[in-house]
Amino acid sequence: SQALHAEIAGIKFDDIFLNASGVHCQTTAELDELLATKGTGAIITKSATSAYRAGNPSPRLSKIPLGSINSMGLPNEGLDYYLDYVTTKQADKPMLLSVAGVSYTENLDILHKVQDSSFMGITELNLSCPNVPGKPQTAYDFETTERLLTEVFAFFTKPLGVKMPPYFDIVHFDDMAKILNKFPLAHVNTINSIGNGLWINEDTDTVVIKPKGGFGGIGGALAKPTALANVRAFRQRLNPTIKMIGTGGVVNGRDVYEHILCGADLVSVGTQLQFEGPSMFARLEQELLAIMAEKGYTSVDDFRGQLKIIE
Ligand SMILES: O=C1NC(=O)NC(C(=O)O)N1
Repeated sequence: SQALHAEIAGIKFDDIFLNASGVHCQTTAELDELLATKGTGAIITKSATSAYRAGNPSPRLSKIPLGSINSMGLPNEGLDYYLDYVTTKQADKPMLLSVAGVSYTENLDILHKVQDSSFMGITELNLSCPNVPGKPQTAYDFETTERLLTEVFAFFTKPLGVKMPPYFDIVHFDDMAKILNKFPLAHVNTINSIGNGLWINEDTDTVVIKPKGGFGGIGGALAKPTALANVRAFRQRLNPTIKMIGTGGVVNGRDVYEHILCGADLVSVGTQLQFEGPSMFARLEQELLAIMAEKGYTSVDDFRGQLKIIE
């Protein structure tokens, strides 16, 4: 709809909603369902590694009060599976291909393959998976992130965005934004789950997921304050040519509205989609449009980034 539109890397989106990578997007059946879902302006694949990965042992995802905890461990069908999908379906709806090498060189290998493929959509480099045992979240290593993006942009000429972990320090916002502003990024997607949280089952005094002794990424309503802060902080610091995908804590239309107030161009939903299913998108759209009507806004352009502070 005209009211809920956006543009990234010259690609026009008729709706601002998409799934958060990892949720409802591991198989072609799941992706096809999202593709057909009213309210999705785009869809994104599960982060692809070069080859198929089984991921961490189950239970590896749990619903918790006000959110979720997961340590999936990048289970996915492998790059070729998703490249085939996005390449064949890219005419139906804007596609985002998420990629996540589990090593520095794997990230480069994957992006060379994407560069040489016939995929013309947006590639999103996931620099923030917290759940591969023994592997740090790349984007918490500022020097490595800058070095990697420098090497990537030496050969990658297609639209590229990055999926970032949450930061919790103003100087980190400043320093990472300075790095990201050096590159012709299509977008920054923030936040990934809040890494390495812990939840305890009160009946059994036991953790609720198996991998890593129960440590996993936190998503859902619990993550909203951190998500909004990261969208706002990067929007304030990044070149306007770098668009924002807001992710984290979206449960209802008001949460979507707040992400847009903080500067989001697109809004992606993970935890709530996981538990409500794709019909959620029509609900979010209806709730957001109702809020906009109440405030006299006819387009997201009327209020994007217009969060007010107390002077
Ligand atoms: O980037 C990721 N974020 C998460 O919260 N979980 C997945 C995963 O573990 O595969 N990856």
